[in-house]
Amino acid sequence: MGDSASEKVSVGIVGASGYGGVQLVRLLLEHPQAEIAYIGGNSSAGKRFAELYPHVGGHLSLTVEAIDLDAIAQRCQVVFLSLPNGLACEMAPTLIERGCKVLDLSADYRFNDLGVYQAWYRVARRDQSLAATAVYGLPELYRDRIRTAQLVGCPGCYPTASLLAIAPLIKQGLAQPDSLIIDAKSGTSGGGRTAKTHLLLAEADNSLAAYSVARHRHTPEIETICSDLAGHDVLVQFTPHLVPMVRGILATAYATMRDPGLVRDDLLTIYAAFYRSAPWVTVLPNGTYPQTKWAWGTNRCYLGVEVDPRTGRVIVMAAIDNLMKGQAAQAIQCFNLMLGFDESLGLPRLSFYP
Ligand SMILES: NC(=O)C1=CN([C@@H]2O[C@H](COP(=O)(O)OP(=O)(O)OC[C@H]3O[C@@H](n4cnc5c(N)ncnc54)[C@H](OP(=O)(O)O)[C@@H]3O)[C@@H](O)[C@H]2O)C=CC1
Ligand SMILES: CC(=O)N[C@@H](CCC(=O)OP(=O)(O)O)C(=O)O
Repeated sequence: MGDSASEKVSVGIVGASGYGGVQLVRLLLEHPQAEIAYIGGNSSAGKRFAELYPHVGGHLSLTVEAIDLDAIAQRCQVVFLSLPNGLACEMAPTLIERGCKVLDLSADYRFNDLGVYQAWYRVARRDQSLAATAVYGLPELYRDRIRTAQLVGCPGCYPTASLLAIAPLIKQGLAQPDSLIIDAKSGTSGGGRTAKTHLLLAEADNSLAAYSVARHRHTPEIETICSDLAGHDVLVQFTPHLVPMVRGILATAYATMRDPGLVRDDLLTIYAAFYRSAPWVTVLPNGTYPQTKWAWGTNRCYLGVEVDPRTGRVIVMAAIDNLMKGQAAQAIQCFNLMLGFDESLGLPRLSFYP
């Protein structure tokens, strides 16, 4: 599937009316090898997509349909599930059984061990054996496994930025165990399109605050992947903040180095080598630190690396667009790998800065 340039891959998007869904629509309409065959939802079912998003009118003539897994499986080779947590696990087993490839943008398939998922998400599940087969959709760390996966659990937005910032440190044992602190900031679109009081302009604008301190559900996701990379259990201190902007995440990670003799140039060499085959990660040169605006509308992650010789700490900053590398565009990157396409096919390269 996907090797022939003549036949496009038929794709479905469940949750097309949400922020992740509309990004998927935008990206898949521009993708040379994909054809949107189905869009599904709940409260938006029965509405033409152009009614929901007039700016897309003229590009997609489909109507949002109520969920019918048989119909989806008949019409789609690949299905993107962009739904609140706890719904994909009700749909993916049937879709997989019917032969579809599935990319889930929620947290349902990010954990192979459902014990961890259930402790943090409180969703009763019956699909442990399927969850155990899911591949974590961070191509920079699991590219080869994604290529052969039938089910991909796409990462959360904060874990994407955080893991790209710290993976070289963890994988190579450069940080002292459990010295990792991640301070992250997100724009409000990270909370989705469904109305929530704290995301109102009057609440979020001109204000800055941390939330879910010491209990955000992305903590176990970051720790699980770090533990896999390190080969032993890793704990991280993760604190998210809501900032008055629409898109973007900036994650700043701090760790005490095992070898206090390492300087910034050493770290930059290590980071450049780690990401040398990663087309969507840019390690910035000496003394350049990333801005979220550079990543807007793209699948790119910008990394800035610094060392403080007084404290012996390494400080790494990662900037992404939460709706793109943090969600929909990264799912397309995984789709490309699963279908045997170039990893970057159909993905916009430059931001619409400023
Ligand atoms: N926003 C972000 O930056 C990121 C989000 N994610 C994750 O991606 C997923 C989607 O997020 P996002 O796009 O922001 O969410 P939104 O709230 O914007 O959209 C949610 C979508 O789910 C649909 N939906 C809700 N309930 C049902 C149901 N019972 N049956 C069918 N469809 C349903 C809605 O359809 P309708 O309108 O028809 O009711 C809507 O299309 C979530 O799991 C989120 O945690 C992951 C990374 C980043
Ligand atoms: C700003 C904001 O509210 N962000 C969301 C993260 C969105 C996300 O990636 O959540 P999932 O892991 O459920 O997919 C939050 O902190 O809950």
